[in-house]
Amino acid sequence: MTADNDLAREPEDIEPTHVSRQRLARAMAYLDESTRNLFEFLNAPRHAVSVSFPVQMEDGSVRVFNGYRVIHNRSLGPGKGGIRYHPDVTLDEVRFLAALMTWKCALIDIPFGGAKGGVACDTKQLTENEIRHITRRFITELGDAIGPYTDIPAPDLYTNAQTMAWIYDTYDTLHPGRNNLPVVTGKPLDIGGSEGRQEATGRGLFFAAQRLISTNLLPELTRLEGVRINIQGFGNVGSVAARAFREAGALITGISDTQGGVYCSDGIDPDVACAYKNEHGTVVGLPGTQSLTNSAFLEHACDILILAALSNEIRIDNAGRIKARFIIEAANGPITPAADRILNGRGIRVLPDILANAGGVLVSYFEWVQNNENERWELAQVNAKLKAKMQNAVDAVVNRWQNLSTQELEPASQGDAGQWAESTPIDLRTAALVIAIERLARVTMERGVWP
Ligand SMILES: NC(=O)C1=CN([C@@H]2O[C@H](COP(=O)(O)OP(=O)(O)OC[C@H]3O[C@@H](n4cnc5c(N)ncnc54)[C@H](OP(=O)(O)O)[C@@H]3O)[C@@H](O)[C@H]2O)C=CC1
Ligand SMILES: O=C(O)CCC(=O)C(=O)O
Repeated sequence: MTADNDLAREPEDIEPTHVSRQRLARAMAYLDESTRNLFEFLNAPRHAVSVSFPVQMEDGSVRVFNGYRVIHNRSLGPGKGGIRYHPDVTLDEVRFLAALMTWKCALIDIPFGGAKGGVACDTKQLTENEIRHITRRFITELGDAIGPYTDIPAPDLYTNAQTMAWIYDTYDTLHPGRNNLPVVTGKPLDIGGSEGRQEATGRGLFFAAQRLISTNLLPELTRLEGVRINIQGFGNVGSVAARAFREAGALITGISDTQGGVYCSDGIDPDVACAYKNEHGTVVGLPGTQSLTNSAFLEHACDILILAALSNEIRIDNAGRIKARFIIEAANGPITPAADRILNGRGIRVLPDILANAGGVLVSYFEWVQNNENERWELAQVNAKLKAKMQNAVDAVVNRWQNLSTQELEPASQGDAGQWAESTPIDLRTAALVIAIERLARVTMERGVWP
């Protein structure tokens, strides 16, 4: 077993499929043998589609784009998960993100499996027309890989309600004569979108953090009033979370985007910051703040650090310098497994992605139900359900974490996962995964394995 001090000197394997496997294996050490026998099935993606398609650009040139859609598992129901547009999108990354969706939906207990999609492109270098053409062509190429009862996309990084409207329109044009609204969620309100979906991820993580703090699991953090919060990523999720925490009395001391971070010990007004970002395209330069590089921003002292940007932001090389007391993973996979160990060893608790950001897919499920039932729910109703579900999920994870902390481990069958688990105190991520895997394994067996 490697000592934590030695970890920072080792090259870190952050290949997405290895990370998925490692996390699953760690949780398996806490599960019984019949569940462990399903390891390969639970790890492997069920279905992956890769497409390449040409698009005519505004200047008359033709560019080829690569896109992907992966269903990781659909034992609990149709595949569900966002579509992201980012230059670094790869099939392996999409597979990793699809698996996270499986665990997220199982944990929050909604009847969906896990899926994810993406197109490798830089929306900042594209016009709105070009993004629309890419979206329509991508959805056309996917054909019946998506559908209202098979696989249902939603927004993610650099996609939004407008993108979802184009997805719906393209799919509906190709499949006329039926109610296609449930084929995609996160749509504009006028086209079957749900009240509260746009804010759901940021609001959901606020409800989760509030509940966790009330359990006294974070001894030095017992209330939100006056707590200093830094937020990496000031997009949809980051800006909504900033408003929610500020309304609860916390100080938003730092925010960041791709251009860098800004800090103010007296607190930043999220509304002022949003207006500034809309005008200038970045938070950098916000009056009354001090500018920081992106790496210095992550390492700046605060009580709560919210990671609302990309994967692999806290790694083996910077985990030892993080000064936050509590970290919330709004993004998917922002902390690598080796960084997890270092943070765990330093007593810094992490609210894991599959719990922290589950509010988004939860309200997507509400939207899907409304579309199927031809209903429209009030915002207050959506938010009450969101709050209750997030609180229940936090309670379940904390209870399981407490029980597992005293559980004797069975000998592990997968690599060094058991060894790893024995030498590292159980974390909230593993407790959340254990609940999700148990649920999925139970349903898989109840459905019956084919001969
Ligand atoms: N939207 C949703 O419902 C859900 C989103 N998530 C996850 O939350 C995260 C954020 O999503 P969302 O808010 O929707 O995305 P957005 O596209 O709305 O915003 C992304 C934000 O992250 C910033 N960013 C990107 N790269 C970096 C970087 N290297 N350093 C600092 N900031 C950076 C962007 O900066 P800039 O503005 O300069 O481009 C932008 O402010 C993603 O990881 C996503 O997977 C998870 C669950 C649901
Ligand atoms: O709303 C959804 O269906 C999925 C959102 C998503 O992609 C995620 O939770 O990472």
